[in-house]
Amino acid sequence: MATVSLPAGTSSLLLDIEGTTTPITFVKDILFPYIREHLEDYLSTHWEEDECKQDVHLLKKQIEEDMKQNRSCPVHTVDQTVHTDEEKAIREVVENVLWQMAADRKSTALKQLQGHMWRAAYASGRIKGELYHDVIPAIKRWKGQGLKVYIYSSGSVEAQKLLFGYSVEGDVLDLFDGHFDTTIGAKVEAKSYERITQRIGCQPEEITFLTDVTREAKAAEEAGVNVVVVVRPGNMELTDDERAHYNLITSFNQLELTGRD
Ligand SMILES: CSCCC(=O)C(=O)COP(=O)(O)O
Ligand SMILES: [Mg+2]
Repeated sequence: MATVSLPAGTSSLLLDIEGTTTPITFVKDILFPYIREHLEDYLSTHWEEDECKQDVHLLKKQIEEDMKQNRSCPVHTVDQTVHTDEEKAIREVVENVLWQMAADRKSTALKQLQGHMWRAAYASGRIKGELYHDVIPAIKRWKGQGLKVYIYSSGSVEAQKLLFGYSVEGDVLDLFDGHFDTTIGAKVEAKSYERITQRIGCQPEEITFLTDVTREAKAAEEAGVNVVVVVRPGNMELTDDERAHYNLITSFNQLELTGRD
């Protein structure tokens, strides 16, 4: 694949994580199974703590919203091994979280709980954030050229900071100028990119967004943000039209900033 030039006035790069900086397999085969394996224990252990109560509260609000939209989680008959109200409430949360994960939902409620659960796994060294080899050298180069680098992922800001703070290349958090998650809006909505532009404090055309998902690319384009689609092993196949429409890269090394050393 050929090099792709960033527009002359580029001041910021906005990076997606899953499928862009990080293999999809890390999320699907390591991060998500960890949640499925530890969910019930985690909720039982932390149920009375404020942070967990807030996570459960947000999940319940999401369930209400889903019910209004007729997107509710299928209700199963209560398991006979469940005795107390607390056990029953935990089972309901577990069922809802597993259902959301099976559908790869990107709700803020789900992502917030996941971020809190991964904390222990990263801190103990059980999980390290995977990064493609080209990612950190390229970010260092861009920073040296005076660009700002931000993250925008459906994973919560806390989950993002864990991934980069405990990465296979060590703590690389200081390379980033800021983090955005779905609390600013969904990644498939143009409004979210307008809000990010305001928060960064520049014009949309000064930002280039790197993502693997064309629905996200389309939303960013609608907001006037420049877009590059990242093609990594295991990412969703692009249609011929998408291949023709978007600038594509398979490695961050293909991005060129003309007019700066
Ligand atoms: C930040 S790590 C968790 C990844 C995650 O939960 C996710 O949904 C990734 O979505 P992305 O927007 O980075 O493709
Ligand atoms: Mg992605």
